[in-house]
Amino acid sequence: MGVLIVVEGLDGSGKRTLTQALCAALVSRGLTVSDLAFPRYGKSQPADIAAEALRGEHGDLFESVNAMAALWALDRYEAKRDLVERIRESDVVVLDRYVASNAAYSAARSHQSMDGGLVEWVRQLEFERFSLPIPTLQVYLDVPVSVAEDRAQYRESTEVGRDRDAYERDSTLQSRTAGVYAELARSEWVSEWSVIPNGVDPAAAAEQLADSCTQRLARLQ
Ligand SMILES: Nc1ncnc2c1ncn2[C@@H]1O[C@H](COP(=O)(O)OP(=O)(O)OP(=O)(O)O)[C@@H](O)[C@H]1O
Ligand SMILES: Cc1cn([C@H]2C[C@H](O)[C@@H](COP(=O)(O)O)O2)c(=O)[nH]c1=O
Repeated sequence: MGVLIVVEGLDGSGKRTLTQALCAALVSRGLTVSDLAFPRYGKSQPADIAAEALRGEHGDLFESVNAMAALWALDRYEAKRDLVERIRESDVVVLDRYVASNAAYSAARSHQSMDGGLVEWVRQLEFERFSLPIPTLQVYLDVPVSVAEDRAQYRESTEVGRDRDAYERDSTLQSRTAGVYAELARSEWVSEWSVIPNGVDPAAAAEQLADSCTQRLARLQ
């Protein structure tokens, strides 16, 4: 039975980079590691429909915060069996985005703080109704909105198929999302959180997190 580590943050904050560095650091410690990114584009109809809605398809689907959030949640519900199996079979499972993404973006889209109702709706839907696994640790990359936006823009110009979507182009949404993420981390929403401040080298952050995983695994035995 392994530990479940989730990497969270704004679009372009460096989640994929940290996830990859963390997996490499864990493997170099001799641990078995499995990683997965949400949304599971190309593998999940709900995820693909939500992504299409972000690009203007499917009528007024995009307008409904709850409908979009339900689609992202259904992607995870479909992945539940696979996820549970990965946790059973690996020492560490690392996720690039998970339920907190839905909580942060949905609340921010509705101009709510974490107490406004949507965060709790997401928690009940995903952790109670769907019984998705609770993360051992949620890692928040606390990167300023302008830095994350610059990175997302750079990636758009250098990677094919990485055009920014409606959320990524909306600076004020990104800013409000950062605010909700900060609240979630401060209140240790659902489980323990660790905040990585801006400027920390991803490789150094990954080494620290890998040490923490090793200690947690030792405590589980
Ligand atoms: N700590 C860092 N310092 C400088 N550049 C970085 C850092 N982390 C990531 N980057 C660069 O920023 C860009 C976005 O990084 P990455 O793809 O890891 O972000 P992401 O959070 O996974 O993005 P998205 O959610 O939009 O998929 C990439 O070009 C990456 O090389
Ligand atoms: C998983 C998930 C994502 N979102 C948001 C976050 C992004 O702005 C978009 C698409 O995700 P990507 O990582 O940029 O591909 O959707 C969300 O609101 N809820 C979620 O559960």
